[in-house]
Parts: sequence; structure tokens; C-alpha cells
Amino acid sequence: AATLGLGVGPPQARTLASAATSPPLGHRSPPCPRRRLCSSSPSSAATTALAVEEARRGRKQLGMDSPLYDYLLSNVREHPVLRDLREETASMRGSQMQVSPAQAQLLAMLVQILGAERCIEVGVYTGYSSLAVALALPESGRLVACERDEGCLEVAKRYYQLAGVAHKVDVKHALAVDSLRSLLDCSEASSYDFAFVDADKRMYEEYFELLLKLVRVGGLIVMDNVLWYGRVADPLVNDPKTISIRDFNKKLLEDKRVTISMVPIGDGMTICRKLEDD
Ligand SMILES: C[S@@+](CC[C@H](N)C(=O)[O-])C[C@H]1O[C@@H](n2cnc3c(N)ncnc32)[C@H](O)[C@@H]1O
Repeated sequence: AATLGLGVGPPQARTLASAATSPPLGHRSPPCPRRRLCSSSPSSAATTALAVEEARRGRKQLGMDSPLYDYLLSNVREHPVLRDLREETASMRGSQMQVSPAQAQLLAMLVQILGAERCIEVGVYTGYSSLAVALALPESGRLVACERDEGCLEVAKRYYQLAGVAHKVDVKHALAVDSLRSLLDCSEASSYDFAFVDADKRMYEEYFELLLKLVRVGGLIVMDNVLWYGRVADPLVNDPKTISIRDFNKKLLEDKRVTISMVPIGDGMTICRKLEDD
């Protein structure tokens, strides 16, 4: 999910019906959707701007035109409480930060495939992705949810209650780095199955290193926004967040401690599987 610092605007998490009322993407996009992420295109700055605008308008899938995006959304199974949260969040500042329903569904499936019991999320916002993870956990499961914004957490906690999963979520209201370090100080290294990172982009490398200590061998760390609206592929875009994600992606490609899969869902998520302990 995107960050407020991007300057991208309001409601992204719309209902399927309201998403369907958006002007067709094809009216404004180049003939080949792949061009949206093509850095060698002479109009790369324009296509990057288009991707950012798409996010602002609630279009949460890079490189996909309107009918196909609507079709994707109509094939997502979304828990009714997740849908209510998405609809409430749509009117809130920063709603474009929320992961898409398709992304949340993938996160939940990864948790289920892993048989995860212990999870961490970095960047909760109003709780959409964390609620999807908590719903996928068994009754005995635990999700450590790290978020610095108290107002967002109030919304998230209300929805954990509504969905009957509040007992599974351990909310850490603090800077995420401090929360992760305190888990390590409490001897919780190599004890987590799954982590999802969706917070400040300039801290990705630090979060990844801390989580690599906290996650067990075979466990997953999923990093969001790795395609950053296509900005990472545009050599003309060199703001600090873009450079940070670009550098992070480059390092991850060489990192022998994990196997990786960069999945072009939403704004891009890289799934990392830990191979070894230090
Ligand atoms: C992209 S949003 C998360 C969206 C969420 N995953 C969802 O699907 O709704 C990023 C969140 O990270 C939080 N955040 C940013 N920097 C942080 C930090 N250093 N420590 C804790 N939370 C942070 C922001 O307050 C924001 O709510």
C-alpha cells in the first residue's frame, strides 16, 4: 500500500460498484498495458504519473485495465467485516494506503499454507491486512501488529473486536523498529512464521534485517510496494523513497539467505522465504 508522503490522494478502497463507475482505464492509458512499467518508454514519466493517479482513484493493481481489475475484484472472497472496514476506511485520509482485497487474500492464504501461529505486521493503518491475517490464524495464533498512529489503531482495534479476533492481536503502539527490537530482547528470535511489511519505505532494509532474525527457517517475510507505482523502473524518478525501494529490491535479488518471488499484485509484493539461521 502507498504512503501519505507520496501525495497521492483520497479514497482507494471502494466498493466494487463504485470502482466500476470509474472512467475506463483504456481511455487514458497507452495501447499496451506493459508500457506502464517500461522505463525505456519516452513517456515513462507520464506513465508513472498515471500509475500514481490510478492509485489515487482506487485502482490498486498496476498494469491492469478497468474491466479486468473489476473482474479480479469480483473474484475475491472478502469477509463481511473486512468489507465493512474497507468501506469505512474509504472516506478516511490515507485510504489509498490500504492493501487491495486481492493482496489481503493472498496474505491470508500464505498464512494458511504455512500453518502459521505467530505473525508480525509492520504498518497497520486501519487494520485491513492485519485483520485478514488474524482471521486466517487458528484460535491459538498471535499477530504482533506494529503501528505508530494511535487514531488508526483505534479503528483497527474496533474491527478486530467486530470480527472476534481481538484476542489474537497484540497491538504495539510505537515506532516499529523499537517494537521489533523489543521482541528480539525478549528472546523471540526465530520464533515467528510470517511477517508483512507495509510501513515507511526508507526503513525497508532495517525492517527486513530485524524480521530475518525474528522469523524461523522456512518462514516468510512479505514486503509490500516493491514496484512503487512503477517509479522503481523509471530512471527519471530519484526521490528518497523510490531510491530506497530500488536499492532494497537490488539487494534482495543477491541475498542468499532467502528465496524470493516478486509478485505483481497490487503495487507489487516480494515474498521472501528464510533459508538459514545466522
Ligand atoms: C501503508 S500503511 C499500512 C496499510 C495496512 N497494511 C492496510 O492494509 O491497511 C502504513 C502505516 O505504517 C505506519 N507507519 C509508518 N511508519 C511507521 C513506523 N516507523 N512505525 C510504526 N508504524 C509506522 C503509518 O502510520 C501507516 O499507518
